[in-house]
Amino acid sequence: MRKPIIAGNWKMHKTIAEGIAFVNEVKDKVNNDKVEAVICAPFTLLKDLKEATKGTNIKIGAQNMHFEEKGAFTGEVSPLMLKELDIDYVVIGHSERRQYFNETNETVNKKVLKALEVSIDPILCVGETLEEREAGETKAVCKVQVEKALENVAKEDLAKVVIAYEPIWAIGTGKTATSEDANDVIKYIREVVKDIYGDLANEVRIQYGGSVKPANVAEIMGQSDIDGALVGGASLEASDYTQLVNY
Ligand SMILES: O=C(CO)COP(=O)(O)O
Repeated sequence: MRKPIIAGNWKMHKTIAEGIAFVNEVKDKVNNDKVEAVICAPFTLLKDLKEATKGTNIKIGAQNMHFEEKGAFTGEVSPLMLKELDIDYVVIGHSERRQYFNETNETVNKKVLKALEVSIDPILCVGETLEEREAGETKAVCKVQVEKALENVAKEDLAKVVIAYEPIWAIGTGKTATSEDANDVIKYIREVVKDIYGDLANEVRIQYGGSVKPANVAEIMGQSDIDGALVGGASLEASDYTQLVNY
C-alpha cells in the first residue's frame, strides 16, 4: 500500500523566523495519519525546521543538492551536509532547476543515485512544457526523463524514490491539468517504471504538481494512480497547508 505524500515546495520563500512561525502554527493540526506531510524549504531554514518539527508528523526536505560529496563547487551544498541535518527528502530535477540552472537528465540521474547512497529519499520531478504537450509529446518526454533519472538505481532502492509529475505549463499559472489527464500520465509513468523494474513499480509513489490548492486537492487525490501532491504557492500559507495535508 502506497502512503500518499503531500509536500510543500516553498521555493525561494521564507526567512528562518517565518518558517518557524509557520511550523508552530501548523504542527498540531497536521494529524492525518493516512498522509505523509513534508515541507521542502531553502537550505538556510533546514536546521531550524528540523528542530521545530521534532516530535511532529512533518518531515523536512531540501530543494536541491550537488551530486559530489565535497569539492571546489562554489555555492553548492553537498549531500553529506544535508545528511548531517538528518534531512528526509530532497527534490531533484525540479523544472525550475532544469530551466534556470542547467540541470540535465544526466545530472538529475547522478543526484538521484547520490541521494539514495546517503539515504535521503529523492523526489524526482519530471514533466513536459506547453509546447511539448501541444505537440503530443507529453508521454515521450516523461518516459525519457524517468528512464534516464532511474538509470542504475538498484531494485532495493526503487521504493524510496518519489516521482513528481509536474507539467511545466501548470506550475504557478493557476492552470491545473485535469485530474483525469494527470492520472493518465501518472499511470503511464508507472508503466515506464514497470518496464524496467516489474511489479516493484507498484511501490513507487507518484505525485502530481502544478497549481494544487485546497479547492482541488481532494479531487486530485481521489484519482486511482495519484499518490500525492507537490505544492508550490498554496503551501506558503499555514491555513492552506493544513487543509492540503488534511484533505
Ligand atoms: O512547482 C511546483 C511544486 O514543485 C508547483 O508550484 P505551484 O503549486 O505554485 O503551481
